[in-house]
Amino acid sequence: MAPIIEIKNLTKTYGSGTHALDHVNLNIEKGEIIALLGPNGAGKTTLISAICGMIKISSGTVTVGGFDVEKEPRKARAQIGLVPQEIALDIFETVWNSVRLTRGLFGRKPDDAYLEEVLKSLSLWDKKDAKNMALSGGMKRRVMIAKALSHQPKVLFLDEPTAGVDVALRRDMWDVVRKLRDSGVTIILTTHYIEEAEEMADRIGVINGGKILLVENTATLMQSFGRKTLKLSLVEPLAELPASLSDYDLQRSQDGLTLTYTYDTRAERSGITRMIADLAAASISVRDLESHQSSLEDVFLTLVEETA
Ligand SMILES: Nc1ncnc2c1ncn2[C@@H]1O[C@H](COP(=O)(O)OP(=O)(O)OP(=O)(O)O)[C@@H](O)[C@H]1O
Repeated sequence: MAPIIEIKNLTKTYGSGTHALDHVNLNIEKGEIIALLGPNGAGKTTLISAICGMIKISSGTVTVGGFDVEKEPRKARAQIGLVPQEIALDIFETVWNSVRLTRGLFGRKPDDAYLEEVLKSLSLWDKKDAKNMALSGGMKRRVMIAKALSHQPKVLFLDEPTAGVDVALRRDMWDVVRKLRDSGVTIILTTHYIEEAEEMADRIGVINGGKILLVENTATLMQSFGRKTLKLSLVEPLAELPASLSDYDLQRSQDGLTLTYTYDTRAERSGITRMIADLAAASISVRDLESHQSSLEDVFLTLVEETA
């Protein structure tokens, strides 16, 4: 199946001379949740703006649902629902009128049955006659999503969906997003929260300095980087590793006082018990142990530092 969004060699240079996007290539598949992760100023908002046809592209192409965002902007935009970072609602309007009006703005015929379905899926149905101003912050965010879905888009952009939201509400929002994905909507979210990307996304794209540094299946990413290290501080410096320990992934520090053992957290056995027994058998005494789990955060920081 053709990707729902195809981005080829996308470059955006602002009038100020800032290269906000630098030859970005990315395909987004129908029905996935992809998280774009990057530090401030990485280019995430610019990328979303380019896909939504809100800024002029410097070079390259973007298609959404097969429509080129520059050649057929209205058709391309009609495929997209955008939930911006800031809550922007008419506080005197009711929830129901808000979603109906937004649907109308996209030139779609009224379809109350569809809008009812959207409000129900967001647990907003019992609030449909409430004025926006009477809603909690979490509910207001849901109304923003309902509005973005009102014209039946195929793709939903969530720009920092849980910024400044407490942990309980964040989890709530994750459930809502998963439900939407299950209903067939493709979801692209930007986030600063690594945990959010790890928890929610089928794929993670890391962006920095206007470049996509990596796009990887979340599970694969965690697997390839989900390694643990165990640091063993030795009582006596070790001149060299005895042959009896050569089967282990052990690194000796230059001063010979530390051994670092690396193992896969997903393996059935870590091999630690046997390794420690073999150390003892080789008369190597351990003073202290310290373990460290490499996380997506490490991956992210390494990638971002390398390109800084
Ligand atoms: N309208 C603009 N005019 C000039 N430069 C801009 C404009 N918008 C963004 N930039 C610059 O482009 C670069 C990318 O910004 P962008 O807003 O896309 O990053 P971001 O990843 O969304 O950051 P944040 O996480 O802070 O929202 C930054 O250097 C920013 O200063």
